[in-house]
Parts: sequence; structure tokens; C-alpha cells
Amino acid sequence: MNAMRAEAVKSSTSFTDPIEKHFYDIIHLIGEDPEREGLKETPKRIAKMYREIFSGLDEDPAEVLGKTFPAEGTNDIVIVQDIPFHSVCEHHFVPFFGKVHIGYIPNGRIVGLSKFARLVEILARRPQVQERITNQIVDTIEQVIEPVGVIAVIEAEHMCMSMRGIRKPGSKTRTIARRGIFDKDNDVQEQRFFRLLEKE
Ligand SMILES: Nc1nc2c(ncn2[C@@H]2O[C@H](COP(=O)(O)OP(=O)(O)OP(=O)(O)O)[C@@H](O)[C@H]2O)c(=O)[nH]1
Ligand SMILES: [Zn+2]
Repeated sequence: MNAMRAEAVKSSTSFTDPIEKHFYDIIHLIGEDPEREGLKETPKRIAKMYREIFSGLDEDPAEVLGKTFPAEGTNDIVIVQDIPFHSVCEHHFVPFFGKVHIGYIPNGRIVGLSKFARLVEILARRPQVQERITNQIVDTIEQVIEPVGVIAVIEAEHMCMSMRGIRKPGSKTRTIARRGIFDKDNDVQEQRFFRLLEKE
């Protein structure tokens, strides 16, 4: 790559968000013209998109689970299945995406169902690895509502394995995290969770 391209062409004062300036330079460094019509607004668009897709860094996942309701006699498993998500892999900054399944057994208090999807959104909107999101989901639920048990499964495709590197589109990664009664020693509850998922 031409070393001359490394010079910043535009003064940093022309950018409203510092992320814009960095993307302007990256476009220049890959050998493209950041001033051509199609790319002119791209640094601004990317800065706006980055603020959106990494907005979970400014949010506290525990807060969305703050409001609970009496369990209304429920002492069996509640499953929220097929919650779609998109996140960004922290190694390559390209998307990984798929579905999250969460099961928990309440301990006197239940959570509004939408709050699990909100929890997933906050954790996904950060640079992530799939294992960490899975663990953070069950840790947050465990810490805030102290259920009898909680389990989460994520199935996802990683663009860093599809569009680059090993280039294996379609391969899926499945991660599991469990706490309380679902923990490794309690196969009965875990197998039940997976049987219930398969029925759908
Ligand atoms: N465990 C885990 N690995 C991930 C995740 N997302 C991406 N990776 C992997 O992170 C690894 C980074 O490996 P490196 O050897 O440091 O980087 P690389 O040379 O770009 O690796 P390749 O992808 O094999 O080309 C790769 O094996 C990716 O597949 C994730 O969510 N969890
Ligand atoms: Zn990656």
C-alpha cells in the first residue's frame, strides 16, 4: 500500500464525530477515494452505525430486570425461545448473529417476558464473543431475580468464519450456560429444557 496514502487529507475539524475521521482515513488507506460521491457520507454513516451497534456499552443489563411480578403459582420452567440477535465479534469486528433460548425456574418472582429480549439486546450491542454473552445472560438473571435455575443457549453464525479466514458459511456455533438447578450435575432439568425446545 502506498505510504503517501497515510496522510490525512481532511482536517479533523470537518468531522462531527471522531469516529468519522478514523473511517475517513481507513477508506483512504485501503486505496479508495473518500471524497468520491458514493463514499463521501460513508464515514458519517459508519460513525452513526457504530454508536448504534455498540450502544449496549452504555447500558446496565441488570437494570432491565429490575421490575418483577409475583410468580402466580409458577414453579416450573418458563422458556423464551428464538430471540434473534446481532452482535459484533470482538476479534474481527464483523457480525455474528443467530438465536438465543432462555429457560428459568422462578423462585417466587417472574420477569416480564420482553425483558429477556431487552437483556439480549444490551449484551449483543457490544464487541463480544458468543461464550461471554451466553454467560452474561445467565449471570445477570441469576444475580437479579435469584431463580431456582437458569439456562441459556445461543446458536449463531460468525461472519468472520464465513466471509474471511476459513470461509465456511453456514457453520453454526452453539454455546450453553447454566446456573442453579440446571448446572452440569442436574441432567434431568437440562434434558427437559432441550426436549421442550425441540417440540417447537
Ligand atoms: N471462542 C470464540 N471464538 C471466536 C468468536 N468469534 C470469533 N472467534 C474466533 O477468534 C479466533 C481469532 O483467532 P486468531 O488466530 O487470533 O485470528 P485470525 O488469524 O484472524 O484467525 P482465523 O479466523 O482462523 O483466520 C478465530 O478462531 C475466530 O474464529 C467467539 O464468539 N468465540
Ligand atoms: Zn471474529
